[in-house]
Amino acid sequence: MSPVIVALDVPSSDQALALVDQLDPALCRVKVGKELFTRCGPEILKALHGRGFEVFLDLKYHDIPNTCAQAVLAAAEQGVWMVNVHASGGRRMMEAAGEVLEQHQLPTRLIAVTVLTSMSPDDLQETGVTRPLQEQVLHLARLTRDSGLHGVVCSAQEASILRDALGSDFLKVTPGIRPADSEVGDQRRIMTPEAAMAAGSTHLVIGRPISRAADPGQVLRDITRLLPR
Ligand SMILES: O=c1ccn([C@@H]2O[C@H](COP(=O)(O)O)[C@@H](O)[C@H]2O)c(=O)[nH]1
Repeated sequence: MSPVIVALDVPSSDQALALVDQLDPALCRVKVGKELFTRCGPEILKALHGRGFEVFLDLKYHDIPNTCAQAVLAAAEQGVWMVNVHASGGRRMMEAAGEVLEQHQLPTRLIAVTVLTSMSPDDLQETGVTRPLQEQVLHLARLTRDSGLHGVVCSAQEASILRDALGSDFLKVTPGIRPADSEVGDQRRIMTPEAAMAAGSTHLVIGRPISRAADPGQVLRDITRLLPR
């Protein structure tokens, strides 16, 4: 299966479906985030599943353990391939989320966000975290692994450190992917798709470079050609 996950950051079901109808489900999975899910709800998941796409529901839950676990359960019951929480919610929150999936024997992958790829070292310091950014990512990734989750969201710039510390099987889902010459926008820790794979990313989240392209299907095919088979 392709490592590419296309972020469907658009404001309507019609726009999301028009976009995915230009994408080949053999070449990517898709990601539904806060904007699309808040506007369209679970119906969009059904429509994407119906078109043959595996879906990463990127709602980044962060709450008390019971609330977080029940939200993860609700997501998994919709048949999504992957769902996520924030690692900064802590061990008990992550364990509760993992346990509820196990109890219900649901195969959904559960991962945790470490430090958002839009954050620079200065942004992180401003939140009161004084550790260097890469150490904070590694710290939260270890906590995530020790809480029994399948992997993390991190930037590709930390992927090799996490691969060395936690192994290749631990998922490293990396947004902030920017093909050469594409706009950086609000991202701060970026890498090209081919460099990210070489660094140890297991999955590449790519939004605007594909969704805002004149021909999203062609951009996806071009990126795929650069990746190892
Ligand atoms: O640390 C994170 C966590 C999630 N995201 C999400 O990934 C995509 C990236 O989209 P681009 O348009 O390629 O920047 C977007 O949906 C974010 O919500 C992230 O960027 N960083």
